Order: sequence, then C-alpha cells, then structure tokens
Amino acid sequence: LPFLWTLIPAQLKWPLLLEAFPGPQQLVLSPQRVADVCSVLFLFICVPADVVFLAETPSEVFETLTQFGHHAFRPGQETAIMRILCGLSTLVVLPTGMGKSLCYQLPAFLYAQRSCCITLVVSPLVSLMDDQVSGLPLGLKAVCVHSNMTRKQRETVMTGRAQVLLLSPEAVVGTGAGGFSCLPPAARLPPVAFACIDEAHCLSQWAHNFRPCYLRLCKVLRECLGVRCFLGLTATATRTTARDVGQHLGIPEEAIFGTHLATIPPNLQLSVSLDRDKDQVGSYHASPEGKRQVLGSIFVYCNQRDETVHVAALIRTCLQNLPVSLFLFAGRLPEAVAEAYHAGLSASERRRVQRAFMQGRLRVVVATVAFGMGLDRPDVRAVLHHGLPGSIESYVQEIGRAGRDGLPAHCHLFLQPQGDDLRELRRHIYADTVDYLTLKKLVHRVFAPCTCSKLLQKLQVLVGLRIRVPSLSHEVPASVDRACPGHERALSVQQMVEALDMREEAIETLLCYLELHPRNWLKLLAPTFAACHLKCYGGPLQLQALAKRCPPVAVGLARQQAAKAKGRSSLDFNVIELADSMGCDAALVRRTLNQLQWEAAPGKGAPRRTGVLVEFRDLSFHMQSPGDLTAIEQDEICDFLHQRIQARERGALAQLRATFQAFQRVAFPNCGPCMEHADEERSEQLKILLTRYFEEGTPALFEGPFREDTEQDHDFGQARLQDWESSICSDIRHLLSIRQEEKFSGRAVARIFHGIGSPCYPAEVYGQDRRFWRKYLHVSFPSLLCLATREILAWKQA
Ligand SMILES: Nc1ncnc2c1ncn2[C@@H]1O[C@H](COP(=O)(O)OP(=O)(O)OP(=O)(O)O)[C@@H](O)[C@H]1O
Repeated sequence: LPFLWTLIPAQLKWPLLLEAFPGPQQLVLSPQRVADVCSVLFLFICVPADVVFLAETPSEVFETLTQFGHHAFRPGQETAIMRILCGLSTLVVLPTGMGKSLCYQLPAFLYAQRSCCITLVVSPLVSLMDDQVSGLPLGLKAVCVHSNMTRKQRETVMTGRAQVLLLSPEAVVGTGAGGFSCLPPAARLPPVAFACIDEAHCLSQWAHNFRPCYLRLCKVLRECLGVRCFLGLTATATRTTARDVGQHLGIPEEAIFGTHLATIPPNLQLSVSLDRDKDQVGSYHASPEGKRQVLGSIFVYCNQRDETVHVAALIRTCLQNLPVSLFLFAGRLPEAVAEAYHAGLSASERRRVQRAFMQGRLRVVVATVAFGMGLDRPDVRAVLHHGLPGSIESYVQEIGRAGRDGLPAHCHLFLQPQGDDLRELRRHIYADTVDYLTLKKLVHRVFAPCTCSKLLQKLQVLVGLRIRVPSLSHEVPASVDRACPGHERALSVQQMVEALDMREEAIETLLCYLELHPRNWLKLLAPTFAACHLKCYGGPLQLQALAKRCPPVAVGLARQQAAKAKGRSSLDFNVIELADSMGCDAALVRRTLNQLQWEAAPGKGAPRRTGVLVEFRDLSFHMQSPGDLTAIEQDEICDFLHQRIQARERGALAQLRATFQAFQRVAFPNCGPCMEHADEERSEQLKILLTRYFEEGTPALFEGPFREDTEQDHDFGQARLQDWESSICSDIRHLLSIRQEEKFSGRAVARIFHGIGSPCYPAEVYGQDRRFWRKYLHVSFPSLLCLATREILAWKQA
C-alpha cells in the first residue's frame, strides 16, 4: 500500500484520504476500508486518468457552496469542481457570466482546509487582479503577484498566508519588461494543489488574443513548480481552439468539459446595423431605447484610441438635455456620464475610470478592447460596438459584459458598409508578419555556428575513437547525433528588435515555436541581463591583478584585442557567452564576478568594498541551442517558421472577412429600426450563427461552401491596384529619395503606406509625414509589398 501511495499524484490523495478517514481521529482501518481503498487505488493507477468515475459529491462540497452564498450549482459547475477535487485536469468552456470562477474558488478552499497548499490562478489582465482578489467569497484569501510590482512588494505579499495566488502569465514565465519570473523557487512555496488558467483560450496559437508567454506557461508550471492538475476556464473557444488548449493542459478531447460551447445568454438581444454615418452611436443614446439603457450602464467598444475620446464626447453632448432624474443611481448623480478608456491612458487614470464604473459613479465607458474582460458588473444594460469587432470571440466576450443579472440587455453593432473597419483591423494582422530574409537573420543568430564538430574531429583523430556526444534533447531522433551538445546563449532584446525590426513579443513567439517543435530545436531559459560591465577604480594594475586570480576576468581580458586591453581599467563582455566558452555554469561565473566587489575585513568586521564595480545590463533572450546545424537544417527551420506565420496570416484574414460578411447578412440597413423595438428573429439568427461558429469554426460564417481564397482575403474591400500603381510607385521613389540614409525593405515601405508602426519605423516618427503614412490603406498589403520590393531593387540598380 505505501508503494502504491507513492505512485499517486498529490492531488489525488485528497479524495482518497477523505474516503478513507472521514475524521482525523479515525486512524484504524477496518479490513473493509482497506479493501475499498485498494480498489480505489487500483482504479486510479490502472484505469486511464480520464476514465475515472467521479465520486459522489461529498456533503462538504455543498456546505462550502452555501458558505459562499449560493444555494445550488449552476450547470457544469459541480462536475468541474469534482474533477478538480479528484485531481483530473479539466478544461471548462462555459458562456460568460455562468460562474466559471467558482470552479477554482471552491476546490481551492477545500484543498487549503485539508492541507497546507496553495492554488495558482493565472489571469491575463493585471488591471483586473485587484477586483478578483476583493471579489473572492468570504473565507478565501488571495494575493496577487505581477511583473509591475517591485521585488519587495512581491516578497511582502508572499509572506502572508493565502490560499490563492493570482499571477499574470508573464510573472510565471518571466518575460516582458520585468524579465524574470516573479515566482519564488518551488521550495519556498507551499505545495501547489492545482493551477487554474483563466481565459485559457490564450494558450492556443489559433485563438484571437494569443500571447506568446502562454505557449510556455504549462511547461514552466509543470517543470518548475511540479503542477500536475490544471483547470482551464474560457467562454470563447471554438472546437479547434479547445482541442489545442486541451493538448497544452494534457487532456484528451473527450475530457474537454463544456456543456455549451459558448452559447449566448438568452437575455441578450442582439442587433447589427449598417450605418454610413459613424456617429449614429450618439443618436442611439438619445433614442427611446438608448434612454431606457442609460438607466443602467453602457459599454461602447471602439477599435481605435482616438475614437474612444471622440465617441465619449459625442455621447456627453447627446445626453446633456436628458432629465437629471434619469441618471440617479442609489439616490445620487453620477460623477460623469461618459468617459474614454484605452491603453494609452496612464495606469492610474485607467484605474480611476474602472473604479468609477464599477461603483456606479460613471454611466457610459467608451473603451478599446483593453476594458471589460472579466468585469462582473451585473447591471450593464447595453453593449455597443462602434465598428467591426476584431473577432467573433472578442465580440462574444464583450457582449458577455451585458445583462449578467439575467435581466434583458441590448447589444448593438454599428457596421461600416464600405468595410473601413475591415481595413483597420487587417493592419493588425500584417503588423507581426515577417519575411523570409528576416527569419534567416533570426536563425543565423540563434544557431550561430560553433567549433564543436571541428574539435570533435580533431579529438577523434587524436584518440582514434568514435566518441558519441549526447544530443541537445532526448527527444531528438536517435539518428541525429549532434557533435555540439548545445550552447547557452544570450541575445540582447534591444539589438534583436532593431536588427529584425520585430516587436519583442513577436520574436519571443518564434523562439517558442522552435522550442515546442517536435525536434526541440532550442530550449528557452529565463531572460537574463547578460552584458557585464566591470570597472576597477584602482586602474589597469588592479584589473591585471584581478585577472591573475579570477579566471572569468582573465578570459574576458584575453578576448579583448591585445591593443585595446592594454592600459584599460574596465571590461565589457557577455557573461553567458563567456561562461559557455569556459564550460562553466553561468550562475557560478556571475556569483564569482559579484564577489569581486567585496573583501573580508580584518577580524570580524563587515565586508569592505574593493574598488571594483560589477554591473549586469541589457535584458537578453536566453536559450540553449546547438551551433552545428547544417545549411539544410537551417533552411528547414526557416521554412517551418515561415509556413507557420503564413498559416496564421491566412487564417486571420479569412476569419476577418467571414466575420464581416456574417454580421453584414443579419444587419438592418440603418440603426433606426433597432432603436424602436427588438427584432427577436434576427437576434436569434445571429445567435445561431455564433453558436455554429464555435462548433465548426470559420467555415460556419460563410453563406456558401467555404473556400480559403487567399487572393480574395487580401483584396476584399480594397481598391484595384491598376488604378493606383503609378501614383504608388512615384511615392515609393519619393520616400526613398528623401530618406536615403534608411535601408528600407519592401515590407517596411508597405507598412508605412498602411500606417503600421514597427520598432525601426515607429508611428511617432513616420506618422508625422502625412505624405506617406496610411496613404494607401485602400490598396491590399501584399500588392504594396510587391510594388515596393520591385521599386527598391530598381532604385538600388539605378
Ligand atoms: N452557483 C451559483 N449560483 C448563483 N450565482 C452564482 C453561482 N456561481 C456563480 N455565481 C455568480 O455569477 C456571477 C458571475 O460569475 P463569474 O464572474 O464567475 O462568471 P464567469 O463565467 O467567470 O464570467 P466571465 O467569463 O464573463 O468572466 C458572479 O456574480 C457569481 O457570484
């Protein structure tokens, strides 16, 4: 029995203990109990995890539910909770507002009652964490940790005893501005009962708001914290996305749990209108329907930041003549009627607007997508979209903010008939696509050639033996025996961003793809400050003396050109590269270098400064990768990345076109009729369409049979190239002539003409020049790309 016990994951032990020892005093097992426990153990060990029959819900679970203020479970909650209590990883796909949070709150509470353990909850929006912490049921204590906190703040928070630890994905994986994982080492954390991943669709690369750090999240949780049981929560996952998320969580498709794949709550009344005048959203508020909704509160979603400010002002103007009594909330007038909210506002300003809205002091929030996700205000009576939403998933997520109290609520979408929104949204898709040449540059840096094969050959000749060198990864097929065991490398984030003209997250995504490839091309390590600056205030002699007693300094000095090294008192080198070349552990080298700053004082005095300064700078991508890839292997990697990027672009374009056409099919010619009375039939038609989308994916949105027609996706809603070609070519030549110092690529020029900023050609600089910026938004991006590449080549030859 003890042996079998050791085979069981920690999370499974809880239900077993509950089964075997209902109270702590009952430690003597009857033969019958032993037989029961053995049979349960047998089931857990011999039957595949997801075939396990769930135990009947113990009374303790119902008692906790009552303690949390609920009388009964809502559909789906009980099974999800029991699965987690049985230690089974679970993906819950339930509509917005159905109470998904309870699925982690209740098990977290029960686990913590039984033993000293903690539940991790990974939540994508840092701005929401405080609300999530304060909104927990009584008796459940939570703290949050994210990368915007200082190390001291994080440590203070972690000292308090909490049952739930809320984390941003970046805080777990250690990317972004903070650079390092904010988690304490596993040894300093209590055992993790299970990890809940909120908005789990972000785990899938096919999802709408994919974030690269999510790709590594489960791996890091498994490997660094030993998490075995995962709970994924989402309201917006298509079948494909759910399958993909299931793979990350380690559960088969049959075990994906969701009674309704994102159905739309019945109390929401949906409508769409085609309005030439974009400012109709203002008149909505003055209409009979609008006046009814202003009694509650309203969300308005826009696609652009400046639009939010404009629409908020418009709504304020439209509402100024309404009787004051309409705005009374709890007997008081709100502080403001309508305010804008977008990612460009300061964090404190955003917090102020969010608080004012949550506390009923603000009626209408006009926001970009940055607002709303996960907000649980019951009386939102209307959600308006001032333009096409980025995806069906975003639309469903956003309308899910309305009518959470179960009372009727109205969701209206103002669609631009000419497809202007489509062009705006298409820009975002092109922002992160990369050309083949850039991929080659990336691969060249990440797999920079080493001398391992040559050294090995020499060794073989010398020793006369065939030496087998272990390969980088155990998962690499046995036939690929690398001469190079893999090198630890650190590539400066800033330099990579500038060299590749790609955003940090886009580079990180590609690196993740390489790590998750079946051949594990590389292993990503936590980002690090790799550039070491060592300065000796004692002058060159002090540096020479250091080199004699400290090998890393000697190697660093030797690597500088002899002339440069002479007479210098400071040294700069990449500490990771240096440690790798010495075959040493980088952490050890770092520690050794840090220690050079201090020396023991005579007697028992405190350590003294030595006059040596050691600083580590320059946040770098950190990885282990081989340096002996053949040219064919490098091309294979570039092809793999390129195909992946192309597939994403194609999918996103097809989905955007399909979304526009689907909304167009159910739209009224203008918003007039929607303001008079509700049209149940069209609302139902749209709901069916949305539900089918979650079942079948993008093809469900097309009227006829689905064709993935790239040409059509690129050109849909765009002007004919022939009509603009000569004007575009002349503008390209003009741009090249006035910016001769720049080495433009075709993509860079196409981006400028579409108004897409990039690290090397930022919107703040290039957006000032209205002669080029956004000038050809109406011409398809691939056509611009072709023309620009052709013109640049001709320019260079001239
Ligand atoms: N069994 C229940 N009975 C009654 N109310 C419940 C029950 N479970 C949850 N609720 C309430 O339902 C509301 C919505 O819950 P919650 O925020 O967890 O929804 P959600 O599914 O996570 O929504 P979203 O996806 O929009 O974030 C909360 O106010 C919560 O207290």
